[in-house]
Amino acid sequence: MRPTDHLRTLAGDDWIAATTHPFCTELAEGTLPLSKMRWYLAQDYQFVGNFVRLLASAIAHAPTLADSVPAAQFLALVTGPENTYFLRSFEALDMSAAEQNAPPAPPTEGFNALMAEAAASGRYELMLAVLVVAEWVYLSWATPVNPPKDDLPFYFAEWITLHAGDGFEGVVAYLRGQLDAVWPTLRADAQGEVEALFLRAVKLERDFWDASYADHA
Ligand SMILES: Cc1ncc(CN)c(N)n1
Repeated sequence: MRPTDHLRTLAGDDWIAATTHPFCTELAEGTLPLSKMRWYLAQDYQFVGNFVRLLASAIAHAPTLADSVPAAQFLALVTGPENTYFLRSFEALDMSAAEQNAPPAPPTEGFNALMAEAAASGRYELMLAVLVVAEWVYLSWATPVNPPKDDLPFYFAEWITLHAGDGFEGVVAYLRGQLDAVWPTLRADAQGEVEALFLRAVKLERDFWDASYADHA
């Protein structure tokens, strides 16, 4: 079994909950209440800020230039089209500065701490553990609802298209390939640390959807 399949299997119910959440189903149907979407976007923009730092750290720790190029290209996507998606959505959803800059909720803080810890570890495999979860979970929920329904507003439709399709599948294949390749070189205790970070990240993805789906009216 591929090491990343082993890790996903370990995550069990948390993986299933994080990839089949009603938040995502309603987003794809266009029935998600806008109060929930506004709350999610404000929290997720904070997540993305720290994600960029983690991805940049992984680029800095990739073993070769060839190993780093797909991550560097993905970084340009996150800081380009994904960043402007957030800014356009804030505007289209009439979000005030206070709404956009809401204090971080517990899962956002949990993710920020986890990403900072992985980046500060200086260990490529720990950075990859968190990156693989973040992108593979999103590919998994977005793929079954891609292409988006015709009548969806862009702040729903583009959140799907940013996380599905050939290009994004390539990002996840690359990240998984990097983690699969480094895994057999690790001692058992280091593999255990990767497992622990992977499981923490999947639980946080689940908690992030749960917190976003709670009532924010
Ligand atoms: C919490 C979270 N996890 C993952 C992603 C996908 N980049 C995201 N935007 N937000």
